Amino acid sequence: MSAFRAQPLQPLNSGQLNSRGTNITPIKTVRRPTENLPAEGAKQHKKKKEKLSALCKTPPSIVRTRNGRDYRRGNFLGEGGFARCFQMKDASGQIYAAKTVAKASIKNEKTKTKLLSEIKIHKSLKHPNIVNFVDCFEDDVNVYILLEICPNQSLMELLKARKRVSEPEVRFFMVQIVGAVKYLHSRRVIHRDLKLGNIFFDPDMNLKLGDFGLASVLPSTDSRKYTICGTPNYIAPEVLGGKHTGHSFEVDIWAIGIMMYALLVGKPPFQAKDVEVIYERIKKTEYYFPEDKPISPSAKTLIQDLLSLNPLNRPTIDEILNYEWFKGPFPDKTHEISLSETPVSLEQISRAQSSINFTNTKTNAGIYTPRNKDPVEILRSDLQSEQPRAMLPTSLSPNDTRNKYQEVDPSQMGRPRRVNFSANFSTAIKRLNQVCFETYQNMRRLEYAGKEQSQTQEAVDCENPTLISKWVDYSNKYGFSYQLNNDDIGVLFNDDNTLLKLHNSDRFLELLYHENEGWACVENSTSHPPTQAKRQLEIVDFFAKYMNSNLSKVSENEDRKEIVFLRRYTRTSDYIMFEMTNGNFQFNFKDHHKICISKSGMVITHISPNRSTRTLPLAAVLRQGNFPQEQVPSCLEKITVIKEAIKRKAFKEAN
Ligand SMILES: Nc1ncnc2c1ncn2[C@@H]1O[C@H](COP(=O)(O)OP(=O)(O)OP(=O)(O)O)[C@@H](O)[C@H]1O
Repeated sequence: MSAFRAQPLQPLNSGQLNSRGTNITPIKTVRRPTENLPAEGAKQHKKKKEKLSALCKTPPSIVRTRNGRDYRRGNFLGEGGFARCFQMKDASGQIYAAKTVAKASIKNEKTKTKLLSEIKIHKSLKHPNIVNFVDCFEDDVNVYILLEICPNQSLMELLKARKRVSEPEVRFFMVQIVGAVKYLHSRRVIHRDLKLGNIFFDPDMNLKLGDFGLASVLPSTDSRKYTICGTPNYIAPEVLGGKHTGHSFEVDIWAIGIMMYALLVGKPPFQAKDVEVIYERIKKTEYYFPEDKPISPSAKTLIQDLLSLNPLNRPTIDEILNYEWFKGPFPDKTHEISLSETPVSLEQISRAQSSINFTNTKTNAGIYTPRNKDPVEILRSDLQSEQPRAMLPTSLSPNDTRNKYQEVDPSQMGRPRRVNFSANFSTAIKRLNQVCFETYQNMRRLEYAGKEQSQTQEAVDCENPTLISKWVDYSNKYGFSYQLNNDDIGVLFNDDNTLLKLHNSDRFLELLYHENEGWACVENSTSHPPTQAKRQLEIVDFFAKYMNSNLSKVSENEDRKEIVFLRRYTRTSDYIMFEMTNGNFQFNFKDHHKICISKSGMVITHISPNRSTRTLPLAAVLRQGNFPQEQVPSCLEKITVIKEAIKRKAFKEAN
């Protein structure tokens, strides 16, 4: 069979992402009907002809992408209301799941917008408990979303096979689910279709949340959505209020409550044959705990709170794991036997062991627990065990650096009020590259001028720039933290946002990236931080404590002359390069000498290993071949390395 030529999808424009907000889409009574257990209830909605996935034909045996990559189609994996999923193997033998959507099923604008939104949101996510998005392409008949393969099916199949699941197992599941949802909410993403059938097992039996077909990014934490959507058994009461009430992150908390109940009791709490009856029960939170399926009182308490009618009475995602129920027996992992039967002796796991397992599971799910342990201890042991400085890749891939990128307008940064920037991501990258270009051009000009003039000129000292005096690369977990020589402390978080805590002030600045609005800088007080920022502030304090007690400064303190953020960093085997929002470039070399290029390439600063700092016109240093008095080893070579590194950034593609 001839291979189809697949092409990359058209890029989304930002307006498409939230367009669903004003449309009322019908409640999805046909999605994964088996979620509405038991079977009689499901049959009512099982109208085969309505399933768009039925339009999806088996893909060709070889799918070839435009950039010449071949994927060999393998077995059929499963089917939802919208897509069919097949195994795909690449040339190296790596197997993926290809969620395949027939183009015939995306004829109308709404379906197209939904698919593009799913792709855009899913692509932006990276978390150990979220199905990894690998690639996306299309051929004449299908759109393929290439995903990490989850060969052990979903929680729905597990429940079907097991009928009920034990409390220790559900505790473990809950932590992984909470980790994934916490990550989504921190990025202002609401999943809106959390259900057992959308939570898969990877080869190691870790849970992976998938299907972002109904996910939505909220423009701000206090905005609301009005589209009625979801899967009947999991819909929160405020969603049924539709246009009038609106809904937000709490719908996911509700769905977590439904899943917890379903796993422990064996069926969802509002289960009925008729969907209308389900909705009536949901609106009145009419459910009960069957006596013949006993569950612990602390489990009931958590379920009751999660299923609070008033969304504001539900625990936040950060509060769920503080419930008493999580103090019960906690396994070290999910074992494969769980797919078919209850593992023995889970109830016998000791308190001490359970506590260790709970903490480890939280850590693996990206959940930071400062109250459980001294943060400095956690960080120290993590850094020691992972040896990140030695073990991190010698250079960051373009993607890595791109993700670390932040863009602001430096002239606006000092204003003590909310400022919005309207730059999209690629414009922002271009702007950053423009700064590199100007600096590179000036350095090159000075270099030529220096070669032509033989006499030496007097070196006049200039003002020292703002420098990074300490840093911790913890981007494998939280982000990159740094302390400036004005004592401000910042963290460039892995979710692309930055928080800068100003020293000798109770103010802090958040640099947030938003899909539609571009970059925004928000100033707040540490005494009344917005809820979303609380956690990040804790992490900044966590780093601050670590850096203060473990790292020595590379330069002496300076008063704050301006507000400066780190906007991008690059690590190689020879140096780490910092690009700051004021256009400065700092290079920390392996031999502990640091050089900063500022004023668009006109000024150079040397910080010696013993912290003595000198700032001179670059022209003077180039003409003399080095700094006077305190000589920099291989000074001109270092300047060339810097110039070349800045040049590479200047000519880098914006996307
Ligand atoms: N990463 C994966 N690994 C293995 N199988 C998968 C994966 N993702 C999806 N599947 C299989 O494909 C089926 C359909 O996927 P998915 O639920 O994402 O599609 P959908 O049509 O959007 O579903 P829904 O009807 O819930 O909207 C799943 O039920 C599952 O059997």
